[in-house]
Amino acid sequence: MSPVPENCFVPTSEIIAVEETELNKKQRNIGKWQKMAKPHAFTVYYVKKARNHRWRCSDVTFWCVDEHLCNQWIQALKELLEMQKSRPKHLLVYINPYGGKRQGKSIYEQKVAPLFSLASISTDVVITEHANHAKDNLLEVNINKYDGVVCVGGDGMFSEVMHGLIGRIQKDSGIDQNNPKAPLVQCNIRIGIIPAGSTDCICYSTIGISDPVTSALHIIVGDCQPLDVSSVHHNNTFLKYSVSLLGYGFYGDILKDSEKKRWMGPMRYDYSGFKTFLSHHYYEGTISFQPAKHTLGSPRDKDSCRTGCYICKKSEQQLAEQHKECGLKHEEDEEEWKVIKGKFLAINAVNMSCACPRSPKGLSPAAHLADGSADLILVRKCSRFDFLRYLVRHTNQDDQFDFSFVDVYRVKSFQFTSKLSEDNESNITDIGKKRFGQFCRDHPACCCNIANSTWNCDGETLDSSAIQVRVHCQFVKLFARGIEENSKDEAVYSQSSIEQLL
Ligand SMILES: CCCCCCCCCCCCC/C=C/[C@@H](O)[C@H](CO)NC(=O)CCCCCCCCCCCCCCC
Ligand SMILES: Nc1ncnc2c1ncn2[C@@H]1O[C@H](COP(=O)(O)OP(=O)(O)OP(=O)(O)O)[C@@H](O)[C@H]1O
Ligand SMILES: [Ca+2]
Repeated sequence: MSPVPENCFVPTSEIIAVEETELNKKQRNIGKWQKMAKPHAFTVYYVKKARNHRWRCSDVTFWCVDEHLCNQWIQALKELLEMQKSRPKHLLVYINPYGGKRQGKSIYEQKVAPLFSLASISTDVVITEHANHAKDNLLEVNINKYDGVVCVGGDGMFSEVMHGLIGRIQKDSGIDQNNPKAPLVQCNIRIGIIPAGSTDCICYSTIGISDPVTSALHIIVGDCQPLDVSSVHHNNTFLKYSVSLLGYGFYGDILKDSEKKRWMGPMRYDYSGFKTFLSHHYYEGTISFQPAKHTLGSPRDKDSCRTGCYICKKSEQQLAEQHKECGLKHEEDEEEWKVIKGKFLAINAVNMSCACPRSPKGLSPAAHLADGSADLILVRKCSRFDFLRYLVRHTNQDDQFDFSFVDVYRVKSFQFTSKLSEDNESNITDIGKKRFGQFCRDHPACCCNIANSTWNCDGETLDSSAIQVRVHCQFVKLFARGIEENSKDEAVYSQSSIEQLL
């Protein structure tokens, strides 16, 4: 029997399974049970909270002499489990065998599948054979027979599954995703993430750790965490959805360089990060945005988004009211736009903190998972040393927004146009530009903007630098509880409390 502290409780919502237990001879011959003629037993498997938001499956076995009483307990506990209606029973699982350190398949088979089977969850598993396999499959599969979709991989794999699901729902509802103002239909099928990628920022930012067993347990207990999603368009063409980072300049350049070095695995980001840091390119452009006036928080708040966050709850109420009023004209279009022109080392728009193992507090520590806004971070041209000071603050407790060259705004939509595209539209000859580009490639130390950067959209590059972005409040749902406040101290479990009742 596993050692458990005295006088503690297990919430039924965190019981994973209850099973009748066959006691072997050795077990029967220990302690007070050796005097019993024929002890009966059952085992309760439950979520045990460890440090740093880590969850583990623990178990405790209860013995008694009375077979009828033992069966009554098993029956009662199973009935309690049956009452947990939000738990998934049948899941569709996509595994990217090439994400991160290429361990997706073994992580799933060794750590996740046994837990799903213990929790009586049945699965259909697809091991992807190429990029977009999961996305294409979701456009045709009968999704109604599943209680959720699980992706085993990184942020790119999550993005694929999310695009498949959102695209499928819009297609079924006859919504044209190319129309930037289309009233998109929310995705209510929950997505679970088993982290097996290189950054795993979505998993880390939604449960507080990148750990496959913890994620599997969040899926099993059937929690639901809504997430904001940004739609990205170029004129009237839909490009992508984003849930974590939309980054131009620094993070776009890192991604573009790192794509050629996929063979390096997760290390490619550190290598390309170092190279990009040294290149120190800045980009000129114009950014216009609509401030998110509806939300209660601000990006400079000291508190971060946690389980049951009241700021996200408030946005949920507002969303419900908007749905009720649907049909009435919204004043969104008439609301003020702020315009900022400048030379930027990085433009980052984040829908969530973007915390990950490299930066445990993330790019915007006070960003909310489901408040209907994104934090727009503008890092203007500054010295290499200052930019390094800014980056280092992502890894410690100091405020990364407390710099004269960094501005942060909470927004509900924004647009960006690079100076190069503006100039192109004003008919500057291409030949002259190419010459300029050549000159600067020959003199990389000058740091000037030889070309456009690329947008990094949740780890994938976008084809266009001019984009229009709109945040959709609580547009997808995850199997997650959010990040729990001080989880270790809150949860205390006991064998003795149940044992005394037996
Ligand atoms: C001195 C150390 C400073 C370290 C600063 C670390 C800040 C890290 C912030 C990470 C933010 C991740 C945002 C998430 C993005 C995901 O949607 C996306 C898909 O998975 N991942 C990436 O694009 C992958 C992005 C990967 C970014 C890696 C950045 C590494 C920077 C290294 C700079 C080195 C400077 C050294 C100078 C001596
Ligand atoms: N079988 C496959 N072969 C090649 N590429 C695949 C396959 N399955 C999925 N992909 C693609 O691989 C890309 C990256 O995968 P994934 O996100 O799992 O790992 P990663 O890039 O290492 O991690 P992260 O996104 O966290 O940085 C995804 O965009 C996905 O479309
Ligand atoms: Ca948000």
